[in-house]
Amino acid sequence: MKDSTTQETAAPQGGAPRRVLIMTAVEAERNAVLRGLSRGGAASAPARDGGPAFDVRLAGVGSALAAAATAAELAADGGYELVVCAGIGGGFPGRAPVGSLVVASDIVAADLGAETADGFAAVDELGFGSARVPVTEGLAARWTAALESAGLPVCSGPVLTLSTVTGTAATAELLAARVPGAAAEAMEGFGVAVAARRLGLPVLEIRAISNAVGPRQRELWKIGDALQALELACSYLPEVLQS
Ligand SMILES: O=C(O)c1cccc(C(=O)CC[C@H]2O[C@@H](n3cnc4c(=O)[nH]cnc43)[C@H](O)[C@@H]2O)c1
Repeated sequence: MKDSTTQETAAPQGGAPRRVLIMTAVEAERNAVLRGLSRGGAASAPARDGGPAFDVRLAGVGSALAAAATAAELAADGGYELVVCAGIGGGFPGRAPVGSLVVASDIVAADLGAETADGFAAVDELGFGSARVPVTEGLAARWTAALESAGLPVCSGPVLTLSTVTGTAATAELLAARVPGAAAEAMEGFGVAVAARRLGLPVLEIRAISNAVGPRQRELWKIGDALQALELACSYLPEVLQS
């Protein structure tokens, strides 16, 4: 699947982004991100000491709300140079255990397409655009490396955006086969990414894993642990974006 959205515009002179918009689905995630950025010495606008300034805004749950909210934020303030989708998510068994982190290598709308007699056909195959948005590889690699160096459990791989939280082992297997290397699933990344790319802005997604993708066991979701992991991951972002 090839990305068919607008060509990415790098930060000025290819340098560090000076203004960063971070979108989360819910307030608890927003608070975790804010705590992390504060631990990492980040500033909210205006930027200090040449480091980036961050705004953390609510997207709501789901891709449509996330796209609308991100587009509205970007329309209200033309100064952003990087957009990040951050939150908790489900981890694919064997790829991302509960409590670990996934930095997206690609953001994939995994249910955007058609069911056919031969199986699922993505919009790419149908000729209606793309269900995949690539992230800014260099930044994603730097964030992953910083988290690895800090001894945090982290992997890089496709993060799937879905409208329905997976609730069976059969669906988990189907999705893992549909998107090779799938590491995590959540509900907002593609919406945030499409809004950002429409304006030529680079995009990243990070998910802290609260639950396994598979049979629904909501009582086992480790949301507190995932929010702590998200906070820690975001504490490295100011440094990563300056390096
Ligand atoms: O109840 C809470 O305290 C609480 C705190 C933070 C977040 C939540 C959510 O339920 C957020 C929903 C959000 O989580 C993502 N998510 C998490 N696991 C999965 C999954 O297995 N499949 C899809 N999405 C998942 C998703 O992005 C939702 O927006 C509750």
